[in-house]
Amino acid sequence: MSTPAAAARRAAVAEPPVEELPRVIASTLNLTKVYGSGATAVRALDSVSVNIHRGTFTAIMGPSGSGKSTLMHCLAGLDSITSGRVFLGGHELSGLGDRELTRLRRDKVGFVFQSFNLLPALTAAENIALPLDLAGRKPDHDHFQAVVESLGLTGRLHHRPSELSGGQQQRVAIARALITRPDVLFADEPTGALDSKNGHALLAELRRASRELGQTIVMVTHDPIAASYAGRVLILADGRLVDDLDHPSSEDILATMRELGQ
Ligand SMILES: Nc1ncnc2c1ncn2[C@@H]1O[C@H](COP(=O)(O)OP(=O)(O)OP(=O)(O)O)[C@@H](O)[C@H]1O
Repeated sequence: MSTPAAAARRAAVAEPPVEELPRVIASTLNLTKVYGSGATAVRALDSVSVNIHRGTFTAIMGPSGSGKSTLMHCLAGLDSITSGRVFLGGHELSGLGDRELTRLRRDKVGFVFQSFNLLPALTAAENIALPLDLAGRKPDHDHFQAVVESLGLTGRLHHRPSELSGGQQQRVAIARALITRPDVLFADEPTGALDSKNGHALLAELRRASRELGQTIVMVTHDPIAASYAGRVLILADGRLVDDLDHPSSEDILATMRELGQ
Protein backbone atom coordinates (compact mmCIF):
# COMPACT_ATOMS: atom_id res chain seq x y z
CA MET A 1 0.00 0.00 0.00
CA SER A 2 1.20 3.38 -0.89
CA THR A 3 1.32 5.90 1.94
CA PRO A 4 0.75 9.60 1.22
CA ALA A 5 4.38 10.22 2.17
CA ALA A 6 5.61 7.62 -0.34
CA ALA A 7 3.35 9.08 -3.03
CA ALA A 8 4.71 12.53 -2.30
CA ARG A 9 8.27 11.18 -2.55
CA ARG A 10 7.48 9.53 -5.90
CA ALA A 11 5.87 12.74 -7.16
CA ALA A 12 8.93 14.67 -6.08
CA VAL A 13 11.13 12.30 -8.10
CA ALA A 14 8.83 12.31 -11.12
CA GLU A 15 8.32 16.06 -11.15
CA PRO A 16 11.47 18.02 -10.53
CA PRO A 17 10.98 21.42 -8.91
CA VAL A 18 10.12 24.18 -11.35
CA GLU A 19 13.34 24.77 -13.25
CA GLU A 20 15.12 27.86 -12.07
CA LEU A 21 16.39 30.30 -14.65
CA PRO A 22 19.80 29.21 -15.88
CA ARG A 23 22.58 30.62 -13.74
CA VAL A 24 24.77 31.57 -16.68
CA ILE A 25 23.23 34.50 -18.55
CA ALA A 26 26.08 35.25 -20.95
CA SER A 27 29.18 33.35 -21.93
CA THR A 28 31.98 33.00 -24.42
CA LEU A 29 33.76 29.84 -25.46
CA ASN A 30 37.18 30.14 -27.07
CA LEU A 31 36.18 33.55 -28.39
CA THR A 32 38.72 34.92 -30.82
CA LYS A 33 38.45 38.25 -32.58
CA VAL A 34 40.92 39.32 -35.23
CA TYR A 35 40.66 42.78 -36.80
CA GLY A 36 42.04 43.16 -40.30
CA SER A 37 44.04 40.54 -42.15
CA GLY A 38 47.54 39.69 -43.29
CA ALA A 39 50.46 41.66 -41.90
CA THR A 40 48.19 44.27 -40.28
CA ALA A 41 45.90 41.78 -38.49
CA VAL A 42 45.33 42.48 -34.79
CA ARG A 43 44.30 39.61 -32.50
CA ALA A 44 42.10 41.64 -30.11
CA LEU A 45 40.77 38.52 -28.30
CA ASP A 46 42.57 35.22 -28.16
CA SER A 47 40.48 32.22 -27.12
CA VAL A 48 38.59 33.85 -24.23
CA SER A 49 36.18 31.58 -22.34
CA VAL A 50 34.10 33.11 -19.58
CA ASN A 51 30.72 32.59 -17.89
CA ILE A 52 28.74 35.57 -16.57
CA HIS A 53 26.26 34.60 -13.85
CA ARG A 54 22.78 36.06 -13.57
CA GLY A 55 22.44 38.97 -11.13
CA THR A 56 26.20 39.52 -10.77
CA PHE A 57 28.21 42.70 -11.29
CA THR A 58 31.40 42.03 -13.26
CA ALA A 59 34.13 44.50 -14.17
CA ILE A 60 36.49 43.99 -17.10
CA MET A 61 39.94 45.53 -16.61
CA GLY A 62 43.28 45.40 -18.35
CA PRO A 63 45.89 47.58 -20.00
CA SER A 64 44.99 49.82 -22.92
CA GLY A 65 44.47 47.72 -26.04
CA SER A 66 44.04 44.47 -24.05
CA GLY A 67 40.63 43.77 -25.61
CA LYS A 68 38.17 45.02 -22.94
CA SER A 69 35.86 46.91 -25.30
CA THR A 70 36.09 44.16 -27.91
CA LEU A 71 35.00 41.55 -25.34
CA MET A 72 32.09 43.72 -24.24
CA HIS A 73 31.02 44.41 -27.83
CA CYS A 74 31.16 40.71 -28.75
CA LEU A 75 29.15 39.75 -25.63
CA ALA A 76 26.54 42.41 -26.46
CA GLY A 77 26.19 41.35 -30.09
CA LEU A 78 27.62 44.66 -31.32
CA ASP A 79 30.63 43.11 -33.03
CA SER A 80 31.06 39.98 -35.13
CA ILE A 81 33.47 37.29 -33.94
CA THR A 82 36.25 35.52 -35.81
CA SER A 83 35.90 32.12 -34.12
CA GLY A 84 34.53 30.52 -30.98
CA ARG A 85 31.03 30.97 -29.55
CA VAL A 86 29.08 33.67 -27.72
CA PHE A 87 25.83 33.11 -25.83
CA LEU A 88 23.48 35.73 -24.40
CA GLY A 89 20.22 35.03 -22.59
CA GLY A 90 19.92 31.53 -24.02
CA HIS A 91 20.76 32.51 -27.61
CA GLU A 92 23.94 31.76 -29.49
CA LEU A 93 24.75 35.10 -31.09
CA SER A 94 26.86 33.68 -33.88
CA GLY A 95 23.78 31.77 -35.07
CA LEU A 96 21.63 34.88 -35.44
CA GLY A 97 21.01 36.99 -38.53
CA ASP A 98 21.23 40.79 -38.54
CA ARG A 99 17.53 41.31 -37.88
CA GLU A 100 17.45 38.86 -34.97
CA LEU A 101 20.61 40.40 -33.53
CA THR A 102 19.08 43.87 -33.70
CA ARG A 103 15.98 42.63 -31.89
CA LEU A 104 18.05 40.81 -29.27
CA ARG A 105 20.10 43.95 -28.61
CA ARG A 106 16.94 46.01 -28.32
CA ASP A 107 15.08 43.62 -26.02
CA LYS A 108 17.78 41.85 -24.01
CA VAL A 109 20.64 44.30 -23.64
CA GLY A 110 20.99 47.67 -21.92
CA PHE A 111 23.86 50.08 -22.45
CA VAL A 112 25.32 52.89 -20.39
CA PHE A 113 28.05 54.82 -22.14
CA GLN A 114 30.49 57.45 -20.94
CA SER A 115 28.60 60.08 -22.89
CA PHE A 116 25.05 59.89 -21.64
CA ASN A 117 23.42 60.02 -25.10
CA LEU A 118 20.21 61.55 -23.78
CA LEU A 119 17.93 63.25 -26.29
CA PRO A 120 17.90 66.98 -25.40
CA ALA A 121 14.34 67.66 -26.56
CA LEU A 122 12.83 64.92 -24.37
CA THR A 123 12.13 65.10 -20.65
CA ALA A 124 13.85 62.70 -18.26
CA ALA A 125 10.71 60.54 -18.17
CA GLU A 126 10.53 60.45 -21.98
CA ASN A 127 14.22 59.62 -22.26
CA ILE A 128 13.79 56.77 -19.77
CA ALA A 129 10.80 55.35 -21.64
CA LEU A 130 12.41 55.76 -25.08
CA PRO A 131 13.67 52.16 -25.55
CA LEU A 132 10.16 50.88 -24.81
CA ASP A 133 8.58 53.44 -27.15
CA LEU A 134 10.95 52.40 -29.91
CA ALA A 135 9.98 48.78 -29.34
CA GLY A 136 6.27 49.69 -29.34
CA ARG A 137 5.93 48.60 -25.72
CA LYS A 138 4.25 50.39 -22.83
CA PRO A 139 6.23 50.94 -19.62
CA ASP A 140 5.20 48.71 -16.73
CA HIS A 141 4.10 51.40 -14.25
CA ASP A 142 5.42 49.60 -11.15
CA HIS A 143 8.80 48.85 -12.68
CA PHE A 144 9.09 52.43 -13.97
CA GLN A 145 8.37 53.78 -10.49
CA ALA A 146 10.77 51.33 -8.83
CA VAL A 147 13.62 52.27 -11.18
CA VAL A 148 12.96 56.01 -10.94
CA GLU A 149 12.69 55.90 -7.15
CA SER A 150 15.76 53.75 -6.66
CA LEU A 151 17.75 56.26 -8.71
CA GLY A 152 16.33 59.26 -6.86
CA LEU A 153 14.82 60.78 -10.00
CA THR A 154 11.21 61.13 -8.87
CA GLY A 155 11.34 64.94 -8.64
CA ARG A 156 13.23 65.34 -11.90
CA LEU A 157 11.06 63.48 -14.38
CA HIS A 158 9.73 66.56 -16.19
CA HIS A 159 13.11 68.23 -16.62
CA ARG A 160 15.05 68.17 -19.86
CA PRO A 161 18.68 66.96 -19.78
CA SER A 162 20.01 70.58 -19.92
CA GLU A 163 18.15 71.23 -16.64
CA LEU A 164 19.81 68.27 -14.89
CA SER A 165 23.25 67.94 -13.27
CA GLY A 166 25.81 65.58 -14.81
CA GLY A 167 25.12 63.02 -12.09
CA GLN A 168 21.36 63.24 -12.65
CA GLN A 169 21.81 62.87 -16.41
CA GLN A 170 23.90 59.77 -15.83
CA ARG A 171 21.22 58.35 -13.53
CA VAL A 172 18.60 58.98 -16.24
CA ALA A 173 20.88 57.04 -18.61
CA ILE A 174 20.98 54.14 -16.11
CA ALA A 175 17.20 54.26 -15.67
CA ARG A 176 16.81 54.13 -19.46
CA ALA A 177 19.07 51.07 -19.57
CA LEU A 178 17.16 49.33 -16.74
CA ILE A 179 13.65 50.07 -17.98
CA THR A 180 13.54 47.18 -20.45
CA ARG A 181 14.75 44.73 -17.75
CA PRO A 182 17.66 43.69 -19.94
CA ASP A 183 19.33 40.33 -19.47
CA VAL A 184 22.61 42.19 -19.19
CA LEU A 185 23.39 45.86 -18.68
CA PHE A 186 26.72 46.75 -20.31
CA ALA A 187 28.50 49.85 -19.04
CA ASP A 188 31.52 51.26 -20.89
CA GLU A 189 33.61 53.51 -18.63
CA PRO A 190 30.37 54.81 -17.11
CA THR A 191 32.14 57.13 -14.66
CA GLY A 192 34.58 58.56 -17.20
CA ALA A 193 32.77 61.89 -17.55
CA LEU A 194 31.86 62.32 -13.88
CA ASP A 195 33.68 63.91 -10.94
CA SER A 196 34.64 61.49 -8.19
CA LYS A 197 31.56 62.17 -6.00
CA ASN A 198 29.12 61.54 -8.84
CA GLY A 199 31.25 58.65 -10.06
CA HIS A 200 30.99 56.88 -6.70
CA ALA A 201 27.25 57.59 -6.53
CA LEU A 202 26.79 56.04 -9.96
CA LEU A 203 28.82 52.93 -9.07
CA ALA A 204 26.81 52.56 -5.87
CA GLU A 205 23.63 52.70 -8.02
CA LEU A 206 24.93 50.01 -10.34
CA ARG A 207 25.85 47.82 -7.39
CA ARG A 208 22.37 48.40 -5.92
CA ALA A 209 20.71 47.50 -9.22
CA SER A 210 22.58 44.21 -9.21
CA ARG A 211 21.87 43.46 -5.53
CA GLU A 212 18.27 44.69 -5.28
CA LEU A 213 16.87 44.30 -8.80
CA GLY A 214 19.00 41.23 -9.63
CA GLN A 215 20.33 43.09 -12.64
CA THR A 216 23.32 41.48 -14.34
CA ILE A 217 25.96 44.12 -15.09
CA VAL A 218 29.18 43.98 -17.09
CA MET A 219 31.32 47.10 -16.88
CA VAL A 220 34.54 48.04 -18.66
CA THR A 221 36.75 50.36 -16.64
CA HIS A 222 40.34 51.56 -16.26
CA ASP A 223 39.80 52.54 -12.63
CA PRO A 224 40.61 49.97 -9.88
CA ILE A 225 38.36 51.81 -7.42
CA ALA A 226 35.44 51.64 -9.88
CA ALA A 227 36.17 47.95 -10.50
CA SER A 228 36.16 47.26 -6.75
CA TYR A 229 32.39 48.02 -6.71
CA ALA A 230 31.92 44.85 -8.78
CA GLY A 231 31.82 41.44 -7.15
CA ARG A 232 34.09 39.99 -9.79
CA VAL A 233 36.92 41.50 -11.82
CA LEU A 234 38.15 39.90 -15.04
CA ILE A 235 41.62 40.95 -16.12
CA LEU A 236 42.62 40.91 -19.77
CA ALA A 237 46.12 41.26 -21.20
CA ASP A 238 46.97 40.98 -24.89
CA GLY A 239 43.51 39.63 -25.68
CA ARG A 240 43.71 36.84 -23.10
CA LEU A 241 41.89 36.37 -19.83
CA VAL A 242 44.76 36.36 -17.32
CA ASP A 243 42.96 36.73 -13.98
CA ASP A 244 39.50 36.36 -12.47
CA LEU A 245 39.25 38.06 -9.06
CA ASP A 246 36.46 37.38 -6.56
CA HIS A 247 35.43 40.46 -4.54
CA PRO A 248 38.85 42.12 -4.77
CA SER A 249 39.66 45.38 -3.02
CA SER A 250 40.99 48.25 -5.13
CA GLU A 251 44.46 47.43 -3.67
CA ASP A 252 44.18 43.81 -4.86
CA ILE A 253 43.24 45.05 -8.33
CA LEU A 254 46.05 47.59 -8.36
CA ALA A 255 48.55 44.89 -7.34
CA THR A 256 47.35 42.61 -10.15
CA MET A 257 47.60 45.44 -12.67
CA ARG A 258 51.13 46.26 -11.42
CA GLU A 259 52.16 42.64 -12.04
CA LEU A 260 51.07 43.23 -15.63
CA GLY A 261 53.43 46.19 -15.77
CA GLN A 262 50.73 48.84 -15.45
N1 LIG B 1 37.81 48.35 -35.45
C1 LIG B 1 39.08 48.00 -35.22
N2 LIG B 1 39.95 47.80 -36.24
C2 LIG B 1 41.22 47.40 -36.03
N3 LIG B 1 41.73 47.18 -34.81
C3 LIG B 1 40.93 47.37 -33.75
C4 LIG B 1 39.57 47.78 -33.89
N4 LIG B 1 39.02 47.88 -32.66
C5 LIG B 1 39.98 47.54 -31.78
N5 LIG B 1 41.13 47.24 -32.44
C6 LIG B 1 42.39 46.79 -31.82
O1 LIG B 1 42.10 45.66 -31.01
C7 LIG B 1 42.86 45.71 -29.80
C8 LIG B 1 41.91 45.67 -28.62
O2 LIG B 1 41.14 46.88 -28.64
P1 LIG B 1 40.08 47.25 -27.50
O3 LIG B 1 39.47 48.54 -27.88
O4 LIG B 1 39.20 46.09 -27.28
O5 LIG B 1 41.04 47.40 -26.23
P2 LIG B 1 40.71 48.07 -24.81
O6 LIG B 1 41.32 47.18 -23.80
O7 LIG B 1 39.25 48.35 -24.71
O8 LIG B 1 41.54 49.43 -24.95
P3 LIG B 1 41.37 50.85 -24.21
O9 LIG B 1 41.57 50.57 -22.74
O10 LIG B 1 42.49 51.65 -24.77
O11 LIG B 1 40.02 51.38 -24.53
C9 LIG B 1 43.70 46.97 -29.88
O12 LIG B 1 44.98 46.62 -30.35
C10 LIG B 1 42.98 47.82 -30.88
O13 LIG B 1 43.87 48.69 -31.56
